[in-house]
Amino acid sequence: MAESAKKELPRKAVQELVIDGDQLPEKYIHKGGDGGVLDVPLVQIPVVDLALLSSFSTSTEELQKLRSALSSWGCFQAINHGMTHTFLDEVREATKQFFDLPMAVKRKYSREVDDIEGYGNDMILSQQQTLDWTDRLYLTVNPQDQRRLKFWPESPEDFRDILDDYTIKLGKVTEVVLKGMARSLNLEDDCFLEQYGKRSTMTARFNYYPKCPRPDLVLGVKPHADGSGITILLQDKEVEGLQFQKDNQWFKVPIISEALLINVGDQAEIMSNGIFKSPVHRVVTNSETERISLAVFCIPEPGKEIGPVDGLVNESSPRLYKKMKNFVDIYFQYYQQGKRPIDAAKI
Ligand SMILES: O=C(O)CCC(=O)C(=O)O
Ligand SMILES: [Fe+2]
Repeated sequence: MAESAKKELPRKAVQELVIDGDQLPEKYIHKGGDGGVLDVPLVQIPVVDLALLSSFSTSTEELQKLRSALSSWGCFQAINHGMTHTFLDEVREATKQFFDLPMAVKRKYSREVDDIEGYGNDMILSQQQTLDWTDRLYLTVNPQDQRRLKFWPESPEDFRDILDDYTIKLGKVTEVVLKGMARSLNLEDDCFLEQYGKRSTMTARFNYYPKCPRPDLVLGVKPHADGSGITILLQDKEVEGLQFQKDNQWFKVPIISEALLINVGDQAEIMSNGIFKSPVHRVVTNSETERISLAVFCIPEPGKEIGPVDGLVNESSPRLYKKMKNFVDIYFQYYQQGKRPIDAAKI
């Protein structure tokens, strides 16, 4: 098959709509008033010091904070994660420089039909779908032999090295967090890591949200919970946009530029038998300025069974979730039908 035939029918990147000054296309508009509301209360997401979670210097107070954050909000701001502020800025800068490249250059990394990997925007799954106001670059990082380098930008020049370096460091962060999560529940340190398996997946999603003429009608990302075990998000340094839902109300997340925002995904909710919550979140757009973010999804090995850890299931806390395999596949089927994927795992 000719290379061009494999590509999806040409559709403008959101960035192009803005550059060309197009009218806001209908398919981005949320009818029924469920577009973005920018003016929602700010919530102080708990801040957890990762240096105090590592095995040598575990602080009971910090473990308690972690447990409470993950069972109420389902997320926390991680500080002391071992990366300098300068390095995080380099990651942000590489992201920004990629999206600043001419469209023709970015298109070399375009995703193909029915494939999520590469540069592009929402996959069209149904005609009724309302599209997200965002362009993305989606890359598998681990296991290393699954990397598809044809999608990895060669410009900016240091992009690949920075991503490699960043995700090696996030591997360590993941280990500290998963062990801390286990310890905070009085479980064996490795119980979540064992479920992750030796060939766990790490995928990186670089998000670019152009300025939007009608933030009240459009969303950067529709409400969703992540299908990961945990997600590690590097937020834009200056521009807010992320909101979490709690008790049917939306709250905006403040920016702490040196922190990583870590949230529970559906698979950690399942493994913790519902103690940790996989929060519903969304992104609103902004008429004044663009926004970038980088979400890294840390996902248990596909094909390996995950389920509530034995130590959490007993007579007074019955098992709430089934054992599951290949949750990410189920995730997309459910998401496509507008349902919450975690419902597939509920008993
Ligand atoms: O851009 C953000 O702040 C969050 C993005 C997000 O939720 C995702 O990529 O799953
Ligand atoms: Fe998300």
